[in-house]
Amino acid sequence: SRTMHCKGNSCSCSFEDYKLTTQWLLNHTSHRPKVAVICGSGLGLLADGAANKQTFRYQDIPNFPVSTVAGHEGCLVFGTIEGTSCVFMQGHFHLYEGYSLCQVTLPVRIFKLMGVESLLVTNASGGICPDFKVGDIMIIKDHINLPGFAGQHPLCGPNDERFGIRFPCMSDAYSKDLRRLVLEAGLELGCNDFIREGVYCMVSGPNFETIAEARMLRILGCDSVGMSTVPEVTVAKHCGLRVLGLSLITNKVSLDYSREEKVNHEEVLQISKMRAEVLQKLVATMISRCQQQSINTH
Ligand SMILES: O=P(O)(O)O[C@@H]1C[C@H](O)[C@@H](CO)O1
Ligand code: HPA
Repeated sequence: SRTMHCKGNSCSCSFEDYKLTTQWLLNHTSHRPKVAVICGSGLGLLADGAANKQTFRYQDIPNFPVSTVAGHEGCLVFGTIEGTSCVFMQGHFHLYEGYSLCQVTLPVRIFKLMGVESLLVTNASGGICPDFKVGDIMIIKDHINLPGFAGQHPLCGPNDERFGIRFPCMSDAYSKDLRRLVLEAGLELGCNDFIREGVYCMVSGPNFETIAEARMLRILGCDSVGMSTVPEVTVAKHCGLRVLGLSLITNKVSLDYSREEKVNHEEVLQISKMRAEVLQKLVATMISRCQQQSINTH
């Protein structure tokens, strides 16, 4: 049943909606994930290395939206990586698909209710920082919630204290410890020369930026721009999950009217494919380490 009620920009999926979906999943799988991984455009194969996989199609899960974008398989995959129980979203949801932000972020709250402690988000984005190269992996250090400034915010509407407080702090949305662990893992895996850190900005899309918009984002302090992630991270932080964000730079955003290259989604998917294997290794390493760290600190 699709029982969510969204009026204007006020999201109000009821607690019962979240509980119903959570209970359905708990009844259909014996996995009890501690880490959730959201796979961005073209990155669904991050789930491939998991053992004892169990896959559900989004369309079969009550209340779940379905994926409508190429490069997003629309499957929820449970499995284990080096003994850590995980859940992977192969494909996530976007404002530009016509979903409300409570639909976009619904899986995060379900993961929380299932017992997940850490969220690892990946996405594809365009590089704005002139030093970035196509194929770089940017650790998200911070974000700019541009739709949020205009009231398109997943926490608009009545606050449900069972998830978190009315006015959450966002100054430490991306775990410092997890960011440090990625840098260490990158060194060990020999991929630190294309790991960067930076500020991700969300726009609603679906068009790629105009040159004037890209220049504005640069002035605002954005290092990369994409069309996802910020709502999920905001909701994750609100309900107390630890968050790590990795953004694959799939193209360079034009800041110059004389530049002839034109970005397109096929190129985004092609670069994701090219880097999927190394990202998979990095994500697998991070899954076991972030769980290890969580055990050590609690
Ligand atoms: O990983 P996401 O879904 O954020 O990927 C970006 C944004 C659009 O969905 C798409 C544009 O090519 O890639
Ligand atoms: N802009 C916005 N979103 C994106 C881009 C981009 O250049 N590349 C991948 N996702």
